[in-house]
Amino acid sequence: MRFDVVTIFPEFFDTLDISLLGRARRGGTVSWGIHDLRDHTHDRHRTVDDTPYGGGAGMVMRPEPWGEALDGILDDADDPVVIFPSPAGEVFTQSLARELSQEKHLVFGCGRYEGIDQRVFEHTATRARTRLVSIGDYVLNGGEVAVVAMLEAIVRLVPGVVGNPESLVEESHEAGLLEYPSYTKPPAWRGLDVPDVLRSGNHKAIADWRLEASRERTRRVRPDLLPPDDEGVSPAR
Ligand SMILES: CN1CCN(Cc2ccc(Cn3ccc4ccc(-c5n[nH]c(N)c5C#N)cc43)cc2)CC1
Repeated sequence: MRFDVVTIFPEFFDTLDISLLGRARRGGTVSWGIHDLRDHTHDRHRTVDDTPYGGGAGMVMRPEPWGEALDGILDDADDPVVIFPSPAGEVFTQSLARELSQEKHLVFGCGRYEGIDQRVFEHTATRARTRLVSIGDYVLNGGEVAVVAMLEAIVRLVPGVVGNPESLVEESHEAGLLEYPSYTKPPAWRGLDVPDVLRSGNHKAIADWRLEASRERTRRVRPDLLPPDDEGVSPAR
């Protein structure tokens, strides 16, 4: 997979080389490019924003630098998906992460200020699959944090990135349930014991316990994830 990021804060992505993403790049599974939007301005002050038509607080990102920046990245040959983080976007989910992890080329456009001129989304959509995506119902100051979060969720699902693919199967949200509680040694710690079943060696009993623990945690913490006909859904206490 290749991904490109357009941002006015390219240094924000210097940490990508740490940990999983860095290993994936060194292993050749993933490559990326970080592009400074200001490199596509042509005035002395490298201006990327201007006042909003119709008035209102704040500034809006100008379309011209975005058009030029994306001209240099979008190549029909690899059929990229362009993702703009936005509070007005579709919610980013594990399912969308899985869908995007199958793509050959992702392009992320990080807005700032009060957002990007609408025509950038409209024009980009004439040349590539384009999606506005939100990582949650709270307000950030720009798209960079959202892109880092999405990249971590997406790239870990790219085949060959995570050493043991088994570890991707029983995860929160992967099977529509929250993950079961995990334990390791010691068997007793500050008066708290590991559930006996997990030390029983009885794989079926362990699997049954884990499924029920996932369902109980989901019923308690995220009943919205359960199908409507799930019996015994108790309201979160
Ligand atoms: C007239 N007013 C009407 C209200 N809007 C609302 C508004 C619009 C942008 C911003 C700041 N910002 C700029 C680019 C950008 C990208 C993503 C996100 C983002 N926030 N939360 C998420 N889950 C995000 C994600 N993913 C925020 C961003 C703040 C507030 C402003 C204009």
